[in-house]
Amino acid sequence: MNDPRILAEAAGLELRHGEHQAVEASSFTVPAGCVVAVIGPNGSGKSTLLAALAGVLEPAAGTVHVLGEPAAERARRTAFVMQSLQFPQGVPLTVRDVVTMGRYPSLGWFGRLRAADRAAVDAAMERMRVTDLAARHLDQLSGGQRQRVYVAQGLAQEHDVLMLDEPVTGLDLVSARTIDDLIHEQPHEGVSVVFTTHDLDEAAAADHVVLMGGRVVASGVPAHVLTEENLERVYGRGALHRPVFGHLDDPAGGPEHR
Ligand SMILES: Nc1ncnc2c1ncn2[C@@H]1O[C@H](COP(=O)(O)OP(=O)(O)OP(=O)(O)O)[C@@H](O)[C@H]1O
Repeated sequence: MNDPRILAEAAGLELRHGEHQAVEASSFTVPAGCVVAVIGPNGSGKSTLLAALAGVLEPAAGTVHVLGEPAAERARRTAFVMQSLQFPQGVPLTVRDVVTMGRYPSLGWFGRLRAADRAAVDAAMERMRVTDLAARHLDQLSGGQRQRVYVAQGLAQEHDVLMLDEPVTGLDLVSARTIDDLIHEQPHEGVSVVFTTHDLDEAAAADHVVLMGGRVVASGVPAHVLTEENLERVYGRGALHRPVFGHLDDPAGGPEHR
């Protein structure tokens, strides 16, 4: 099961939070080396699925492999950027402290930062445009700035997979653009990207889409997944003003495919 073209492969995957079944038995594959969007209504299991792919939530049943290994066993090389709301507020950490935490999984003996670690932290802060904020405390930042810091933390980690949970939700144009550019640049640097979103256009611009509705309802290229029929199945009839792709053979009218 080690096909370099496959990023993730799940078989009969079931996910629970305690007694609550969040994702029913799902089997799917997603390709490596590209951008994968996970979309679906509130509570449809997007964050739960991402946590399983990132190796931080054990399957209740079935299996999930990432780049040929059980997801949990290769979590050290998967950068996972959670929703900012899930981070504790009021912790007296600077921006640099938070981004530096991204290096912790790869620190050597005694956990001392080496020049390469500092360089990775500097590069990640620069790329997410938070260098000017390095000495600020986390709770002195706007929501968009904080989100860029969390993404920088993921970026600082040695990684070949980047997973982001709703990375651009609620952000202004500049912050959203910075993160969106990163998402689409990472595959050119050998990094596979998986992110969750509520935005149909964002999903349509990905290379592969996983549609959630309490389980994986569809998985494939955007034109095959974001159809009126599929979207009605998970969002309900008439809930959306328009499908992104009208018919399988007629993707015209959707946004440009990158
Ligand atoms: N820690 C938890 N304990 C119990 N149930 C949970 C927990 N986290 C999520 N759930 C439940 O699991 C289901 C899937 O939640 P999940 O957060 O994965 O959905 P989502 O699609 O990411 O939603 P949203 O778009 O609102 O972020 C929901 O029914 C939710 O209530």
